[in-house]
Amino acid sequence: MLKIENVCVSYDKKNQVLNDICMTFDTNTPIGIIGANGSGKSTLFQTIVGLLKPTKGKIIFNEKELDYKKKSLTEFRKNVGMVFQEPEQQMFYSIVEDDVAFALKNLAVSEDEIARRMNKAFDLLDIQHLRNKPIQYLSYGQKKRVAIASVIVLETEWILLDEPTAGLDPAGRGHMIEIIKRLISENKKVILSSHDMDLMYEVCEYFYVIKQGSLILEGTKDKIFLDRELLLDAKLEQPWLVKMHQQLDIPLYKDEDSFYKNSRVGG
Ligand SMILES: Nc1ncnc2c1ncn2[C@@H]1O[C@H](COP(=O)(O)OP(=O)(O)OP(=O)(O)O)[C@@H](O)[C@H]1O
Repeated sequence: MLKIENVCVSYDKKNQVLNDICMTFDTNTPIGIIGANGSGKSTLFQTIVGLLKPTKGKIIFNEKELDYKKKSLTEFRKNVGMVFQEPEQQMFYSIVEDDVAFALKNLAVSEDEIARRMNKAFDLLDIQHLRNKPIQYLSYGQKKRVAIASVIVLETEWILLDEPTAGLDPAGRGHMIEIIKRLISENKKVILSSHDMDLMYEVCEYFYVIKQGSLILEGTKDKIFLDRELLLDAKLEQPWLVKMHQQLDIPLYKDEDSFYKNSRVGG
């Protein structure tokens, strides 16, 4: 179980960016963290993985409070991995393969095991052809996939993805959704943050809504997305499937595929 208890975070003494946040993640249900620009999502993710230390409150993993010692952080990060919003924030080497293997080498994982995990991740992300390429020549979408590969190879129980579809074209976005669904189907515990409400609606089942650093509501997909006023107050939009349901009185479909299969629009 991963738990955040009364967490407050500040980057300086004047402004508190996260205010008394409590969250408990204890199932395989994909979790969504939603909030407007600057509401604190990335700060929250960096706090959850121990990159930022809360000014108050604690992170608890499997009943144990994170103590921020190097050894505990190394152990913790074998269980909880994060993909940053900007892929370059987590790239250290110039060649794709070296970068993806970097953390595993630090953890003294055997060469055979590194090869096995990299192959699996490169297949999943469809980037086998990029493995010997210099990172600086990759497109933004390709860098995003490499960044995900470098977390997948850690085989953590939890994966946090900060804005996974930001900056991707429609094909890249579609592929990213497939990747996330595949991770979920492989029983990874996934926590996503995004402004892409259609993506969040399609992929996540339980949500936390953050407004100006405070948690204003948590609940199931229906509870959150049917509440138009709440979303407007948090400066967010309803997913298009929910808008269609509420404004045109069509059934509430859980994703685009079921909409096209079942509605008359699809024939
Ligand atoms: N390194 C930093 N130093 C000082 N302030 C920061 C730093 N990083 C973020 N902030 C501030 O903290 C607040 C929350 O930012 P954060 O990036 O966590 O929000 P976000 O919800 O992820 O935003 P976005 O959706 O735009 O990515 C913002 O006011 C931001 O300016």
